[in-house]
Amino acid sequence: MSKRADRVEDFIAATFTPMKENGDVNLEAIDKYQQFLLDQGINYVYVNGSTGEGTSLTTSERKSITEQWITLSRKPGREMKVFVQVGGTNFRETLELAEHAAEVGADAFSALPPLYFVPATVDELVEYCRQVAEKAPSIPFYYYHIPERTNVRFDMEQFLIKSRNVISNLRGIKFSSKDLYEGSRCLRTLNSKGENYELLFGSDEQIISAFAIGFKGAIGTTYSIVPRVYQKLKKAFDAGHMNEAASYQYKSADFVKVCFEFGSVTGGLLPAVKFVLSQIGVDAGPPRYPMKPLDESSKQKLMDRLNDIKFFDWHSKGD
Ligand SMILES: CC(=O)N[C@H](C=O)[C@@H](O)[C@H](O)[C@H](O)CO
Ligand SMILES: CC(=O)C(=O)O
Repeated sequence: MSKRADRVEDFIAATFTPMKENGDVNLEAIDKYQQFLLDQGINYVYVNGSTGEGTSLTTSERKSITEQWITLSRKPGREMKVFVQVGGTNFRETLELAEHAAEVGADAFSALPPLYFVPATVDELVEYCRQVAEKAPSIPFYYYHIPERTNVRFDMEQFLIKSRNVISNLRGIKFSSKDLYEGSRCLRTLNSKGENYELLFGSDEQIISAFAIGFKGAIGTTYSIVPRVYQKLKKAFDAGHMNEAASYQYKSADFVKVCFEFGSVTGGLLPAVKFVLSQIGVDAGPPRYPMKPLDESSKQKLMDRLNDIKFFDWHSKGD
């Protein structure tokens, strides 16, 4: 697989949506957040995904958030690529969001599968993605595969093969499954031009293993919090220093594990990670219901657990 200029060989931060105590979206806080990410070497964001609580937001909120990220990321000195997640339960709104993403200048877009009336076959999923993708034919489209959350579990190699002559702007998949064998088959699948599809890995705590089989880029929650850890992991990996690379993966795994200890079934680690972001410089506020914010005693316990893993020593520099 040769290197191509239009491919992402980088960490894409899945962004949180800052909220006010009353639950409203805090658009103003995105300014500081974008700068926080830039300062840590982030060049790409993935907006309104799982981390951004995209499926808990109204269509108009999603549009405002997208516009805010794009406006900030077009300012000189603050450039970033902005990928927008447009999927949800309402197909009409998904189409509207896809069109909107292209209109306001998103660099790429992505969609979850239908979330309630789920597709029964991989062909139905391909057809759904075709209709979404063609709303913004000028920008690349990535299917968002996250079977643990959506329960839509088709084999992604089959999805790519069946999409090959059907979805012309399908760039690849945001691959948030832990099945690296399936991922490796996808990586070797070619599109109608004979090029490899692009797979963006979504299990941050396993990224070293994904790199080992040929993934180049990744999208995830924790790239929004501790990107330096992953940049150092990648550097060590590229230099062939596997033990050193693994030591960074273990930091990431410790962090993910601690956050899951304070998560709920509803939001996984997200309520905890949103709290952590507020502790390290960006006011992210509470998550939106049905996720619940941590109570005061959980916040204290989480801080203790973060101290156990020395998180505050390494989070900003990576070590
Ligand atoms: C469910 C979820 O939000 N998955 C994310 C990406 O897709 C990941 O970035 C995870 O949050 C992360 O790998 C921790 O498990
Ligand atoms: C976690 C992730 O990649 C998302 O926010 O969708």
